[in-house]
Amino acid sequence: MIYTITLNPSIDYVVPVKELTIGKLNYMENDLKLPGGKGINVSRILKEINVETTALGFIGGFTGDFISDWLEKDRVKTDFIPIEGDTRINIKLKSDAETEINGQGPVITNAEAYQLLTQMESAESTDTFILSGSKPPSLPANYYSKMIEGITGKEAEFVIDTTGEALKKALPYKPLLVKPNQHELEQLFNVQLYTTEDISHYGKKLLEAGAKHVIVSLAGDGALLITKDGIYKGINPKGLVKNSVGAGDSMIAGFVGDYLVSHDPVKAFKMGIASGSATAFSNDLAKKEEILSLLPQVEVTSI
Ligand SMILES: Nc1ncnc2c1ncn2[C@@H]1O[C@H](COP(=O)(O)OP(=O)(O)O)[C@@H](O)[C@H]1O
Ligand SMILES: O=P(O)(O)OC[C@H]1O[C@](O)(COP(=O)(O)O)[C@@H](O)[C@@H]1O
Repeated sequence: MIYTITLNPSIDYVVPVKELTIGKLNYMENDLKLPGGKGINVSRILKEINVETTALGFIGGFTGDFISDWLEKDRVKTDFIPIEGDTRINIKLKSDAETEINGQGPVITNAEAYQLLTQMESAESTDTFILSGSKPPSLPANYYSKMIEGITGKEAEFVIDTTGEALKKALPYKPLLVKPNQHELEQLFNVQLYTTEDISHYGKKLLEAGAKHVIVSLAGDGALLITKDGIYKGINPKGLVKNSVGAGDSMIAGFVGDYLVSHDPVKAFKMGIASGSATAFSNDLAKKEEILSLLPQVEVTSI
């Protein structure tokens, strides 16, 4: 079974404003409320491409009910830990540029935190866990490490999509995939990266530190895949960008969904790019038809 874990789910409140004027009254053209949080997005895309998952994580309040109801309607399996606090609402402001205002997330009590950790005890060696997104500040700094110890202790695979120390500490446990974007890679090594060579140099460090596959996603500029066998540059298909929120999560879903069947990282990378771009070209996350129609346009070359 594939499990996604979202420690900090969100409602993504997508707000298009034609000409935004700070300090004045602005009107929305329309609005869109979507279930969000990185692991939840991964589960939604995997369901779309016919891969079953169970979404785990913390969920609470009326905002949490919105997410649970949506996932139930889409027949995405969930086994969330109910919490006392309200799941956050993240604002995605679409004007000339895309501006994101993400919440910190609710307080998670010690008892709630413990319950999620105990779920890892039933992990099996055939399972894959996809750990995605930020951690609400009330969880201890080593919370991701504790989960990873639980998962790898049962010899299950894991993917991790988070930032900073939590990502660094996960690498020796040999994640199947890590997928920083360029900004996250720069933050991780405290550097500025300008060229493909620079990016692949630092991407390779993640492989050397233990990751089995590294994708560095470059938004409109495609992505790099770094494996023990080589480095590959992926070029996006062409299309009109509507809402790139969730593009990174879609890329992870596309890669993992394909890789777990094909064991071919280059083929899986193409599926990752098609899924990421299909989401960028959609208002909500991508639909299967859009992903499959973009797939033949994805170009990958060994560099
Ligand atoms: N503007 C875009 N046009 C085409 N594809 C895109 C665009 N933005 C994202 N994608 C696709 O989705 C992938 C992940 O997007 P990216 O923005 O890099 O991740 P994240 O959301 O994690 O920051 C990219 O590598 C690319 O393949
Ligand atoms: O957990 P974080 O890092 O705060 O990010 C949460 C946000 O990321 C998203 O999962 C989108 O992520 P990506 O655009 O990186 O795929 C949103 O749904 C959510 O609002």
